Amino acid sequence: MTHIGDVSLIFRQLFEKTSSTYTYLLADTQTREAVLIDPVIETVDRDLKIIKDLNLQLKFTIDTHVHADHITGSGSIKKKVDSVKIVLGKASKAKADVYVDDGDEIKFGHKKLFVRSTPGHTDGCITLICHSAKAVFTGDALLIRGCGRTDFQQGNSYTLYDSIHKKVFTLPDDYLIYPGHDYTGQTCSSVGEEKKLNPRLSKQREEFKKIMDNLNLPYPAQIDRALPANLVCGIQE
Ligand SMILES: N[C@@H](CCC(=O)N[C@@H](CSS)C(=O)NCC(=O)O)C(=O)O
Repeated sequence: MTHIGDVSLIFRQLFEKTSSTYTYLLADTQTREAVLIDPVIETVDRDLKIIKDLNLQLKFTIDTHVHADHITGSGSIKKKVDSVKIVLGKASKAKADVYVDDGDEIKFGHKKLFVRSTPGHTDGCITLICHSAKAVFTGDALLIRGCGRTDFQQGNSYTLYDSIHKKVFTLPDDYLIYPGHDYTGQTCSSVGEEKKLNPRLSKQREEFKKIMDNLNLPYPAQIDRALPANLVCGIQE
């Protein structure tokens, strides 16, 4: 898909298969300025090639949070493209060039991403909204028919429930949800669909907490190397 609801926005949903991570490339067709949401270190060269092929200038990489399951590509990209600024949620308490908080805007060309703070999976999780495309990039806070786990980092099920209900489910039903991961081959959902069909977040708050307390998920395979690396943009000198 090259556009989503906004013909002057270039859009690519890219996949990294080891961690089942989605990276999103967004760019303004006129000015060619671009942002990359949640790049992964293993796929940096692929992403930079697409950016070059499409004649884009990468302005920002944006990490939706400090990832526990893969190493971010942000630091590696900055090493290769010096002008790039790394963006992270202010509450993340990790290295970045630009810290954003609830209500901030990230501008690239004539396009804007609106930042909403959506803690609960981690303290620093942010959700990015592109109103012109009716698209929402939820990172790990909201997944398709799921949500981010709350059993490590600063995870808190009540906080996550409130974040999603107040900051995402209040958006129009036809806004598209683009998550940070999918483990089942799904690519996209919508606010209306998740409000109705998400088996965790469609429940009441206490039931949600019980579900999250009983997920019993194994720790991510790369957690021991990913967490320390991601505190310094994925680059450990
Ligand atoms: N098996 C994967 C890790 C899967 C996992 O724990 N995913 C996280 C997001 S990355 S920290 C999550 O929140 N999952 C929620 C769920 O319901 O699956 C690996 O080893 O990397």
